[in-house]
Amino acid sequence: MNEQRPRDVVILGSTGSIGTQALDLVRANPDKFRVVGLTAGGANRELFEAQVAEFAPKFSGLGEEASVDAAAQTTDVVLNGITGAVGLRPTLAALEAGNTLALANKESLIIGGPLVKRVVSTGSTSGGTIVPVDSEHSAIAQSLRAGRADEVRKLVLTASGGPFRGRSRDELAQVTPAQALKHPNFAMGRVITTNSATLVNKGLEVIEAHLLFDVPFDRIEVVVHPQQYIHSMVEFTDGAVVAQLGLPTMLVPISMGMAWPDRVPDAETPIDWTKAADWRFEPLDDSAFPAIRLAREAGTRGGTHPAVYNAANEVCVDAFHEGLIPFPGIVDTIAEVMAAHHGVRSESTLSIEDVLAADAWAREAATRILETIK
Ligand SMILES: NC(=O)C1=CN([C@@H]2O[C@H](COP(=O)(O)OP(=O)(O)OC[C@H]3O[C@@H](n4cnc5c(N)ncnc54)[C@H](OP(=O)(O)O)[C@@H]3O)[C@@H](O)[C@H]2O)C=CC1
Ligand SMILES: CC(=O)[C@@H](O)[C@H](O)COP(=O)(O)O
Ligand SMILES: [Mn+2]
Repeated sequence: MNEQRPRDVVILGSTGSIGTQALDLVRANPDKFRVVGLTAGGANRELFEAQVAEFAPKFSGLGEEASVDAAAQTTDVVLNGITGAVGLRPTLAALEAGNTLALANKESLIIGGPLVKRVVSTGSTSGGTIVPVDSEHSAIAQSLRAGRADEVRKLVLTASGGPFRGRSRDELAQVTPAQALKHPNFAMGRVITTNSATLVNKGLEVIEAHLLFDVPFDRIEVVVHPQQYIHSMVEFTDGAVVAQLGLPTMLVPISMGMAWPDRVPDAETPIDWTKAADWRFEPLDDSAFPAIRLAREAGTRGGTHPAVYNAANEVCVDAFHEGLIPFPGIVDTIAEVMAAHHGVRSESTLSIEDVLAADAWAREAATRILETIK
């Protein structure tokens, strides 16, 4: 990191879980970071106005267009902490402007995979670079520093298993939205917390890992590790496994996202190794939680299929919280929408219009299916 001046940071989604934690890190490290842009969705205007008054960014605004404009400013880092598919255009704008993109908004990479990768710098082509903020992918990026790309045998993502770990499919039919929002370790926004409960979040993260690290799907594993002290791991060809560990918080991933390749001293309290602790590992239960298998299918089919998986999920998460469908109805509906999709598959010709059209189609298809199960 340039030690002469703080890094200029644009924060998209500043009022959310990621955004507010990023601002805490800025407050704690004024010598390292300066806020030059803030955007949010408008649901929490009071907080947004207080943030603008406190940080006095050069650029601030509400909504998707303001986020696209903010991301397109030439700056040191754009942190995309928006939730959902609406983060796609800001992600593309940040990379097209040649900015470093600290990416929490996994949905944009997942739904726009080939489009996003087209505007990432390869050294010989221009564009920005992506630094993963999702905790598992930050852990993998950190672990990859231990070896060469051709020495990687597999990536292993850890999963908490969510609040319903160990329940059968029948038992899942009875769970409530309030129970789904009780993540065992992290305080996060409503969508990602629900996705952790269905394991859709882990499904999205398998696709995200494939796109970020160019590792094929059959070499990306998931293991349930309820304590989430191990944030994820890389197995190398000699059998060595390198993992990144820490308390289950986002302070290291967000601070590294903004400071990469540097670390921010004292960003997080380290694990206390003087205290006894048991860390558990379990295999996935695919019959109760089929979301990861479906995501692998969407990712393997490619093209617009990941956008369809994500859009159907976003509609179903809302429907579940409105009390319109039971919990297993979320993933059942995603499966039904995916089965009906015959979209663009060619990665090289995929356009943003294709992705947005598939997203809109999947939202309509999911809504129609939900009408039948109300
Ligand atoms: N929270 C976490 O620990 C983690 C989050 N992530 C990912 O990070 C992203 C954000 O998650 P999280 O912070 O939990 O979500 P939150 O729901 O807490 O926050 C979402 C933010 O996005 C803003 N927003 C919503 N719609 C728009 C829009 N149209 N234009 C601009 N801003 C908008 C919201 O503003 P407002 O509410 O004011 O309208 C809010 O600031 C997600 O993609 C999630 O998967 C990944 C790993 C961990
Ligand atoms: C903190 C973070 O990165 C989240 O994506 C978190 O990992 C959710 O955990 P699970 O999806 O494993 O419950
Ligand atoms: Mn994660």
